[in-house]
Amino acid sequence: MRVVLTGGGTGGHIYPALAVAKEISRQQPQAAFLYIGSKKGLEAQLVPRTDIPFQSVEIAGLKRKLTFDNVKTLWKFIQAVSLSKRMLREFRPDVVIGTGGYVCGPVVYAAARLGIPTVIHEQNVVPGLTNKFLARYVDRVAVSFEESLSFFPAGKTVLTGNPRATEVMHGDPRAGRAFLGVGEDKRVVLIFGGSRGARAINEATLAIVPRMQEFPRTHFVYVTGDVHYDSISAALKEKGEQPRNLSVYPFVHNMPDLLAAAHLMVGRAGASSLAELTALGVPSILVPSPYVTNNHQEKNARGLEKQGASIVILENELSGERLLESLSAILGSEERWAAMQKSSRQLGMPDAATKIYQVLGELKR
Ligand SMILES: CC(=O)N[C@H]1[C@@H](OP(=O)(O)OP(=O)(O)OC[C@H]2O[C@@H](n3ccc(=O)[nH]c3=O)[C@H](O)[C@@H]2O)O[C@H](CO)[C@@H](O)[C@@H]1O
Repeated sequence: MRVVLTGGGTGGHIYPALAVAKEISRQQPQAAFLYIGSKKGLEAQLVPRTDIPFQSVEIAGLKRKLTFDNVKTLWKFIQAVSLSKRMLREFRPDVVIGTGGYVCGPVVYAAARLGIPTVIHEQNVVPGLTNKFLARYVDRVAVSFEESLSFFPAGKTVLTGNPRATEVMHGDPRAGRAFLGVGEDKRVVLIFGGSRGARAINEATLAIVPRMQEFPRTHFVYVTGDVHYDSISAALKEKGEQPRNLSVYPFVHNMPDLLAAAHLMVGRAGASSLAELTALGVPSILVPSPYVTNNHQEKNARGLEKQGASIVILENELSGERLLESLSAILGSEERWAAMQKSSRQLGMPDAATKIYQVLGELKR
């Protein structure tokens, strides 16, 4: 099978595409891939770390308001469609899979015009602009939540879950612990603000650093996000000696292993992160980003909270104190943690990638 993957901007769109590629490779070791992304997106850094070739098209996001910028965006879109067509004719894929983000638009649209079978995957409950636009041209829409089915044409939409859920099931907790240098006697608390880091979570975490030694059985893994790393490192230096039970990283590339080793996660409520947590049954403290379309992260987070899998703290209520309180509530009670773990796992859809693979099998050229 020859497969073109496209999707980008943030990790929440890129990792699901890579997870589908992993599943296809597991089922068909001879499969060939090409990833088409944008040079400006995180995909330009993440995809070259895999063995999937990467090509780029230039594209910009549509503004929701009518502006002159949108005329330029439209022009870029037309150019990107024509470049995508050239790339697709050359690669001759059997299927094109889009996982959201602006760059998907021209690539999937071009594929549909060329008569190449197309599938898009939506990670969030409320679909993004690009997937809404593409829905009418594609052969299949795979969604992560039942509530999303109503946003897409009934005949071609399937509930699959998020393929990252399947990928993290292959994570190796021992490899995760070995990477951190942490033994089985310590509980790992993983703190990260989505794929780009989040200032509010970083500030609250910084505030609790001096109190971390109050949790001697716990190891804190603090992933700041690439752009925040230097300022956080400087702030930590200013605080003096760093607690022994804390490791700090700008970004981690082995999240499946770390999540498999995690006792608790503190972070944003991006859809891919939540699919990962629930597949593994990891309890969480979620601070949904208020800066996303339709406040969709709060909707994602409330779903987990309702089932008892998470504690939700809104960003405007977040402080070091509040974070510490929630951490103590979970880390201080085995029963509470076990109940959250069970609820989290009940929400998981660990066979998502396999379901998407089945969808690919139904497509005819
Ligand atoms: C600000 C913004 O627009 N956020 C959106 C974006 O988030 P974002 O990309 O932050 O969201 P997600 O939490 O969904 O995904 C992050 C992904 O990056 C991985 N990861 C993260 C940090 C790290 O150091 N290493 C690493 O591998 C996580 O394991 C996960 O697979 O896409 C999501 C899925 O469409 C949306 O739900 C989010 O609302």
